[in-house]
Amino acid sequence: MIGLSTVAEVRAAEDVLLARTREGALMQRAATGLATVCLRLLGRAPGARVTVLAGGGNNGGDALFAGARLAARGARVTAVLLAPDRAHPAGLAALRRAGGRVTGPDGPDGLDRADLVLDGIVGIGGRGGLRPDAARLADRAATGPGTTVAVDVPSGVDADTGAVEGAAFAAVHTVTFGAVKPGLVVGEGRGYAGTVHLVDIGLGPHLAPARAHQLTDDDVAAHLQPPGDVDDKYSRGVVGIVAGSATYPGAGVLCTGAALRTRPGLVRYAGTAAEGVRAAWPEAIVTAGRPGDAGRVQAWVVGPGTGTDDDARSVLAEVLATDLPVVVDADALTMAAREPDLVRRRAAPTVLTPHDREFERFGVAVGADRVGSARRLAADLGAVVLLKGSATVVADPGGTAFVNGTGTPEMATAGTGDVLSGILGALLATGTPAAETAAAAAHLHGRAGQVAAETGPLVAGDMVRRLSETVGRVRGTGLRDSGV
Ligand SMILES: NC(=O)C1=CN([C@@H]2O[C@H](COP(=O)(O)OP(=O)(O)OC[C@H]3O[C@@H](n4cnc5c(N)ncnc54)[C@H](OP(=O)(O)O)[C@@H]3O)[C@@H](O)[C@H]2O)[C@@H](O)CC1
Ligand SMILES: [K+]
Repeated sequence: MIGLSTVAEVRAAEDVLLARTREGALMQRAATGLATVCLRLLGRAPGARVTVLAGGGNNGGDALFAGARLAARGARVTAVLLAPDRAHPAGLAALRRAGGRVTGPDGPDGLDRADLVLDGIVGIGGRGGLRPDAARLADRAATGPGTTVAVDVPSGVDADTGAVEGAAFAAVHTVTFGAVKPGLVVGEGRGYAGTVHLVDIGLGPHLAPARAHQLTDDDVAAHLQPPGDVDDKYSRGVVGIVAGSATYPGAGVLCTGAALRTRPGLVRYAGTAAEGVRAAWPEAIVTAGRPGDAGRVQAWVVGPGTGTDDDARSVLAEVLATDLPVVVDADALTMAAREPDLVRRRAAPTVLTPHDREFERFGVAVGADRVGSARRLAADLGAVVLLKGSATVVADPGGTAFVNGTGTPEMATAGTGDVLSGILGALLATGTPAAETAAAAAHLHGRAGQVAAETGPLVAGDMVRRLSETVGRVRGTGLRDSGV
C-alpha cells in the first residue's frame, strides 16, 4: 500500500528530521534523487539542454542544486529565476560554479530548444493559482520540446487536494520527496503530475500513519486468492444481484457476468431481467422473484438499471433491511438520496458508488477536493463512498481513504459501472472490510479496462470477457503498477 501524506504531515516529519540532520542535508538528498531521475530521462548529460524554472523558495533550491549536478555532468543548464532577489543563495552559487547560466523571467530561457525543463517554481509552499510570470513560463514549457519534470509537486497544483486554480505546470514526470502527496494522484492534479517518482529522503520513520492510500497489484492480489482444497461453492461467500429490467436486461447481464468472472463461487440473481441473465449466464442461480426468493447470500448488489419506480424502491428497502453488506449503485443511489435514512439506519456495511452527478443528489457538489467530499458524505451517511472518476476515491466513515491508480480513459463508456458493481459485490461477499474491498474492486476494474483496451476501443462486455485473465495477471503481478 502506498501512503499518501498531506502537506501538514510532511512538514511535521520534516521538522523532526531537520532538527536531527546537518543544515542543507535534506535538500541535498532531494536534489540528488531529482538529478538521478533527470539523468535517466535524458539518457546522456553532455550537450543536453536543460532549463530550470526556479522560484524564491526551497522548491527552487532543490531545482537549482539538481541543475548544478546536471551542469557538472556536462549539460547546458539555464536557470530562470522568478524572484531573482530571493533565489536560494547556496543553490544559485552551486549552479554558477558548475557553469550554469542564469537569467530573469523575461530573459533568454531556452525553453524553445530544451531537452528537459525542471519546474522548481513552487512546491508544497504554494498558494492559489500560478502568478502571471510563472503561468506564462509553465505554458511555454508545456508547448515546447522539452520533457517536463516537476519538482516535488507540479507548480499550481494543490498538493493536498489536486485542485488547480488557473494555470499549473503540466509535467510528464513528477519527482516527489519523502512521501507521495494526495494531489499528485487525484483530481485535476493527477493529469498534471504524469508519472510519479518517489525519492526517499529519510522522512518515513517520522511520518504520521497515512489516512489515505493507493493500493498496488500485490495488495489487490490478497483479495483474489484462488480457492483452497477445503473450499466449496458456498464457503467463499455468495453474492446476490438485483440489476436490469425486463426491457433493459443489459445491466443485469453485465453485473452478473462481472461477479461470476471475479469469483466464480456462486452468484444469485433476483429481478425482472431474469430471462436475459439466465440466457447469458447459465452458471448463475436466477429467480424472477424478489431478493427474499433468491436463497442465502453474503452480500447484495442493488440498483444498476432497475429503474426508480415503487417496485424498485420496495426491493431496495428490502435489501437495505438485511444485515448483509450492500452495494448501492446507479438507480438505487437516486432512491437512497431521496431517503438517506434507509442507509443511515443500517448496521452492516453499505457501499455507495456515485459518479459526480449521482453524488450531487445527496445535497452537495463534489467540488475540487474529491477525497474531502467523499469523506464528508461517508461520515454523514455512515457508509463507504466510492466516488467514481478518472481516479476513483473510496472513503469510509472514519476518514480512511483510498485513491485508485488503475484504469484508462477508454472506460468512459456505457455499462462499465455495472461491471464495477458486479466485481465489488463478489469481493464484498467474502466478508473483508468494506472500504479496502471497494478500493480493491476499483483497482481490479481499472486493470480489466486496461487489459480490454490493449487491442483497441472497448465496450463493457470486453471487460467482463477479459476479467478472468485480469484476475490471473493481477495475482501474478504481471501488470505494472501505474502512477507511483
Ligand atoms: N523543508 C526542507 O528542508 C525541505 C524542503 N524541500 C523542498 O522545499 C519545498 C517547500 O519549500 P518552501 O516551504 O520554501 O516553499 P515553496 O514550495 O518553495 O514555495 C514558496 C515560494 O513559492 C512562491 N509562491 C507561492 N505561491 C505561488 C504561486 N501561486 N505562484 C508563484 N509563486 C508562488 C513564494 O513566493 P512569496 O509568496 O514568498 O512571494 C515562495 O517564493 C518542498 O516542496 C520541497 O521541494 C526539499 O528540499 C526537502 C527538504
Ligand atoms: K514544483
